Amino acid sequence: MIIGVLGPKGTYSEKAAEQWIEKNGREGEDILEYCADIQDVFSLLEDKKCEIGVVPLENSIEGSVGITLDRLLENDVNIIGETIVTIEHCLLSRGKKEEIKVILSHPQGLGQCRQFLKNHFPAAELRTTGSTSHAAKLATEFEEMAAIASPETAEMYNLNIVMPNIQDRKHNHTRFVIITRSNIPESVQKYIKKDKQGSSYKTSIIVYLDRDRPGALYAILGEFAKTNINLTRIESRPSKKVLGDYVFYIDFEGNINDTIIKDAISNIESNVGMLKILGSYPEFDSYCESN
Ligand SMILES: O=C(O)C(=O)Cc1ccccc1
Repeated sequence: MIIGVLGPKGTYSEKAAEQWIEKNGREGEDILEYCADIQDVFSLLEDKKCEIGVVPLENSIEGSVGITLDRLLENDVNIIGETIVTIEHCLLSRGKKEEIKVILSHPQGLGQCRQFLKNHFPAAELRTTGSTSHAAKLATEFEEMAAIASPETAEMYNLNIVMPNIQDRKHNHTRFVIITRSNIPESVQKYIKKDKQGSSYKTSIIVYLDRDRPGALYAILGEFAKTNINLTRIESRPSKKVLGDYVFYIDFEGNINDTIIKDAISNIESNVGMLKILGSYPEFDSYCESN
């Protein structure tokens, strides 16, 4: 199976892919296809050049990854899994701390180390890259450059760990989602069917209200409350139509095949402008326990 991840070698997205495949029981040979950025993972999937993509969705320090949310709405994709990766950022360089003038990373990496950067490198130029390992690769070129990336990339790209553990909070976790095309490829089916006796499932949807009116969101949430469906996340994102107009990303416990969930969704659907079901998949915690 071909899996689209952020590249080059050494990204957290690659770690997430390995982690997910390992937990699901490897099915023969998998090939990782390294993409320049998150949009390219979605394009690769759409162009049928991979069967699965692994993209970051949210981080415990920096919050949502906007481009992933946007593409989940606009592309014809299905979420089939999630995995949570522990993030441990280091400052990597060929040079010494005093020499560093430019610091590179994925926007998430820079954001998760914002306070550190302000305290230790107030005059440094900050540059964004498509991924943390892309930053590491670029930092091999000049001693005055440094990258924020994982400790493993230091070894891969022959860089020194100038400062370890530089993120603003000790606990740093990113949730990645495993995506495929809505018309799920044959090779991906076996990963889904094998799931997961005894696992708790989670479902992700996107809702657009169409017109702002009193109690509209309350009515949607009421459908979940009424039948005791537990919401695990709700997030708004601009609809990009006009200022103050939003789409809502909602995650809740349960499987779309359960009657109770089906009924709630159909009640919501009849009261909103648009409802997109992204998919039902085993919740990360529960499938850790059951494996
Ligand atoms: O750039 C990477 O390695 C990614 O996978 C994206 C990312 C960046 C920083 C923290 C978590 C995920």
